[in-house]
Amino acid sequence: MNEPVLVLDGVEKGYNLGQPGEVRVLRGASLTLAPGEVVALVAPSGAGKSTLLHIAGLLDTPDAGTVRIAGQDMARASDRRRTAARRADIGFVYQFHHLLPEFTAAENIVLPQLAAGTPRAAAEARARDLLARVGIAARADHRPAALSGGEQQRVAVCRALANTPRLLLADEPTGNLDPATSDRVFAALMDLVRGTGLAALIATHNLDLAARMDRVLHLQDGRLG
Ligand SMILES: Nc1ncnc2c1ncn2[C@@H]1O[C@H](COP(=O)(O)OP(=O)(O)OP(=O)(O)O)[C@@H](O)[C@H]1O
Repeated sequence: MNEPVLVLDGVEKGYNLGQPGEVRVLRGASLTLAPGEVVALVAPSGAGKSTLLHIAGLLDTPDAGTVRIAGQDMARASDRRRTAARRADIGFVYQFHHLLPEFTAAENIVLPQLAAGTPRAAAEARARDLLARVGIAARADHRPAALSGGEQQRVAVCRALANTPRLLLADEPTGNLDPATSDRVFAALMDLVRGTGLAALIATHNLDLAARMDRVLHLQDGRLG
């Protein structure tokens, strides 16, 4: 059964509705993401890309419309169910790595696995395997401050995949890197995504990177097309 990993249907979201300064950001945004599909989300600044990713990632709720993760309707589910689904099914990568500075690269990937109940030895083996797959096995025991920007971002990608999610959501994952580094980090991310068969929605301003994904969706006037 090839059930979609993520379905957004008619999603609406606004801020300060009915007040001065009302902004209607999403106005019926819809998308379907199949298992293994990697889709670029391209939008002008302020068009609502982060809003859309937060709703897809169950960090925020829509005013109207449906959000289905792996067949389950989550838009109006309890906070507890949404949190459980987010932990089990969704990995996030942001523009800035948000790694914990006092822990090493490997520990940053181990911690979310321990929180999910994985035994320490298995979590450490997985962390080292992920780091090797993105080409930075030798940096496993360094803290983030000792890593380059591209290395930090590769660790952040490994952390997002630590608990084997079905869906990866990335908000400008290479937006903070120079073009050559951005290219290398993107290639590592794609290798990892392709190797695990998970679905990904990756926001980017970089049209060359967007063209390397399976499909490009543009967010414009609150809709996707
Ligand atoms: N909490 C909020 N309250 C009021 N307005 C908000 C809030 N969050 C976002 N907005 C507005 O909603 C619109 C979309 O914001 P969002 O952060 O989703 O855009 P974006 O496409 O991710 O932008 P960028 O690429 O610049 O990060 C913007 O006009 C923003 O000012």
